[in-house]
Amino acid sequence: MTSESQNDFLAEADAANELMRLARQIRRANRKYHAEDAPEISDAEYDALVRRNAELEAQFPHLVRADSPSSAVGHEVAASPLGKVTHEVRMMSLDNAFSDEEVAEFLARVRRFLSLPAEEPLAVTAEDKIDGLSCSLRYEKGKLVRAATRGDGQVGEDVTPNVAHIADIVPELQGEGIPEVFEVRGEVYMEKAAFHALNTALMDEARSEAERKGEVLDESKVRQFANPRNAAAGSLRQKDAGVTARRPLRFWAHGWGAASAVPGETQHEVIRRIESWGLPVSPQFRRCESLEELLGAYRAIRDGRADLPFEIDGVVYKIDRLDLQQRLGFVAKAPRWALAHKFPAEQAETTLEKIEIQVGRTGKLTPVGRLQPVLVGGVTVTNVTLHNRDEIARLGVRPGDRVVIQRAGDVIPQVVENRTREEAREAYLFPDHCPECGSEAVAEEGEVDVRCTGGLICPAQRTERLKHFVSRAALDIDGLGGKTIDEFFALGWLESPADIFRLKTRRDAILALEGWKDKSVDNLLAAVENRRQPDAARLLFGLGIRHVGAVTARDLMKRFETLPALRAIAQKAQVKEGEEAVAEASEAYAELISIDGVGPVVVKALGDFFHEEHNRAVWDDLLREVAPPPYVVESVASEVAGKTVVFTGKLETMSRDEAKAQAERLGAKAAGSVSAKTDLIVAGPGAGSKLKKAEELGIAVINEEEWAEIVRQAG
Ligand SMILES: NC(=O)c1ccc[n+]([C@@H]2O[C@H](COP(=O)([O-])OP(=O)(O)OC[C@H]3O[C@@H](n4cnc5c(N)ncnc54)[C@H](O)[C@@H]3O)[C@@H](O)[C@H]2O)c1
Ligand SMILES: [Zn+2]
Repeated sequence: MTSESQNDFLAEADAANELMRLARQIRRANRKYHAEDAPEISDAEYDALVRRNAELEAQFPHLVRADSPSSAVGHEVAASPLGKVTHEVRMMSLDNAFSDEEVAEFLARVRRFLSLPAEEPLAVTAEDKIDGLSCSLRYEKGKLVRAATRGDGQVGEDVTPNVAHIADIVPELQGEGIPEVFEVRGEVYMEKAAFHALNTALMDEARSEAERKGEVLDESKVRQFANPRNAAAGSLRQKDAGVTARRPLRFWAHGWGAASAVPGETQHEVIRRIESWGLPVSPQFRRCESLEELLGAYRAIRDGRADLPFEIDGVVYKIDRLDLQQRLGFVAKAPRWALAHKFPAEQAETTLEKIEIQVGRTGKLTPVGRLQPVLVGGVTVTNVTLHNRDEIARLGVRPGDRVVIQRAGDVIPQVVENRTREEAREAYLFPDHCPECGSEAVAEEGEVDVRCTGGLICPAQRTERLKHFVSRAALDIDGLGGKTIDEFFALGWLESPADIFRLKTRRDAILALEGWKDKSVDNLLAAVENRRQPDAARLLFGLGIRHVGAVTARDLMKRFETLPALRAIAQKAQVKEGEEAVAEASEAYAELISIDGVGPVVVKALGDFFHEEHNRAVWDDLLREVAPPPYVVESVASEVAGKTVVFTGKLETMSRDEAKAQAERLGAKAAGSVSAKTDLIVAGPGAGSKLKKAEELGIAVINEEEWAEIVRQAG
């Protein structure tokens, strides 16, 4: 290969890789956004991914993937509990433009396509692009017979009972020239005030529910909507239309689908006709004769945006004459005759007052920027997310800096620029210790997130760790559930795992708590006593050492038999900063690595764990309370040994991972999908297509309780 073609080859390989990554990322974002109404990334980030994908596809047309995101609309509705509706006429997306030049280019493209000379008029409609979800309303003989969401454009969800509760959607059209069949298409949306009220109500509900149960509310776990669009979608796409009825949704029409006759020759005429039948349309809908007029309409709509009671994110242009629309047709997933001219993200400059570090339940350190409050597009912003250590370094932000922040239809804004980056001041030092517990905080190689290594002693992580410790896959202590742990923790009774074994000294105090009786306390204490000689591998797994999962824990114990033996070797093998070569040459290191399934990452994680004084203290304390017998490899005699099990639906007492670990422990194989090879299905509430398939194939189905029984019997 010549060096040039080699470069091309590399460029191509990189591009193919990137396209693959983009396809995955975009698909995930679509699912989160369209199917789950809970986006994980901002619209601006999403749009950037889509643009990058389009760029690469244009540069390497032969690398365009069969599953290219550029030809997909929305997201398929496979997992929806609602009925499916196949659209007679596909529901589309819209092409985007972000600048005046791109709008001019759009008109030029249309003219070229139609061979329309410059002097010939080309009328275009303009209206606000409202941030809701599209909905198709099928009227037959003027009566509403079916309402459907867009879904993937071909198949949407049936929301007929739901839209009955939207006052803007009339059950019967009134007026002149109503065709036999006519599908009105438009947007279901929620006004800003209603959106905020809904989020507040969801939080209040969760709070009173928690109070009723005597729990402490973890606000970060309450499901709220990120923006009005997601709120509208989440409210409409409800199995129980009664929920939709309680959410104030609105609708306006902006197009149509299948029609036995189209009442007009232009977009403008038909939209006005739909309006005359009793359905709302955008108050700003208008027709423009030139590019200048079009851009004028854009600016007027943009400047009036903050005063509107609902969110809009751009202006939609459509070629007015329907015969021209017909000739222009469609590309991939959008009509050639329409364009969404998006507003730039809303930005403002302010001072970053300080950077605070929050420690999550998994120990992740997340930096949050506290701002001098500033108005961005009508909303006061006081916090920005700074994501992680790398992002802070990339932006070069330090407390006191002037920063430009941006909101793009999302609740949490971001920093897009640092205006005082060049000023001579020291760079911000990301903490190397956890602000909650003082333990060392480190980022693993190849990872951006910095985590607290405090584990069992870190208050931010402690209750989660304790819950893990008693969970079924670990020590499996019956009667010590998540709520009890939270409660005992709040009372200061459970600081570390060893405290669980000292609960017997608190018998009277537990009995004095609401909901406890002699028998339940006795049961709990008996369950704890029952674990005085726990399985060493489960104990090791229960400690929650990073990268030491249930399987690794067993592999380690198989080799070393006792926990002190494991600790001794792990400490000997410890890789010290800058001494990798020495450590890796050591016998202890070689011995660990020689175990199937144990690699450098595990060796390092073990070394790091024992390096921390507080972990050693927790460990010693625990081993004073419990005495795991030397580990022996048990021969599995469970009734599911050698079988393939599939878990489906919601599991109530354990996580999916835990269930899989149990299956594995019993010598069974946990599979993700049902096939003729499946021996057993464990189905919880909400099990759908997998359960159906299992029934068709005549595979045995049991519930979670029955599964738990099998696990119990296997010991
Ligand atoms: N944050 C995320 O993770 C994420 C993920 C997926 C999509 N998104 C957002 O969704 C957008 C893509 O979604 P999309 O495919 O629905 O495209 P789109 O929202 O950009 O445009 C198409 C939709 O606009 C709506 N619309 C509103 N007013 C209209 C009008 N007057 N005329 C015609 N249509 C009108 C219609 O419902 C139509 O389906 C992205 O640009 C991004 O902003 C975000
Ligand atoms: Zn910590």
